[in-house]
Amino acid sequence: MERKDEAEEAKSKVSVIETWLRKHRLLYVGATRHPFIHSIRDGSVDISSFKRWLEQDYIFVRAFVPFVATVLLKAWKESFDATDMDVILSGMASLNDEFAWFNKEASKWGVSLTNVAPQKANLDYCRFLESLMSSEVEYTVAITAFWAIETVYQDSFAHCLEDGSNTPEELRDTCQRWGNDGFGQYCRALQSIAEHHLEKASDDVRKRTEAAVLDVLEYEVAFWNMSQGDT
Ligand SMILES: Cc1ncc(CNC=O)c(N)n1
Repeated sequence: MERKDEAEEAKSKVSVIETWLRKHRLLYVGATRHPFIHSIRDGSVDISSFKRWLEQDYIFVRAFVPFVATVLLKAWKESFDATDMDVILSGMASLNDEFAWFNKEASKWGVSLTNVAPQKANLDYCRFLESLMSSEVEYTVAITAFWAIETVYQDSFAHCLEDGSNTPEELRDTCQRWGNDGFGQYCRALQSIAEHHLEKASDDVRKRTEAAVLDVLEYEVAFWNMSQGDT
């Protein structure tokens, strides 16, 4: 029956992002199950590593905000669906209270966030973000990279909150920041926006989007490596 075949076909159809997550599983696991994340999850994390991560991530988030602003601009220009802008704006809103969170967390650890020198892996990642801000970079590439950046943190820190984890009490707030269900829902909303645009994208845009996602995963691994101390 025609309808049944179509239904079968639709069910078996794997999304573009799902295909990439399977194809690049090793790299994805490397980014979301990094030894630094495992050390938080099993409670063996070296606090000086955590403090280094906190200082560096504050620098990253300051560069991330203008990147998200350009994704919003591209959404306004290239997307006809108002939900795109709503989801991106909600992401910007959470970034707004993220700075307050960093300042509170920094004072809790006696860490100063002013005049911290960005380390190489951080500079490289921020330069990559800047490259995505160019008007030459299509919305599909930018929104999918945005999804990947958020999802790595959501997946990593949610892992530290799962049953069986031994995350120290004083680090749970950090894990909750990105590991909470609300952030998970937000990442899924970003993924469905990215999927929607990837379905309609040309092969060329898809290829460049896949390359950008791989870049994000590699920069995230380098960022965790830097946090752990092997810059
Ligand atoms: C290195 C890195 N990647 C992703 C995130 C999560 N996005 C915004 O907070 C982050 N804070 N830092």
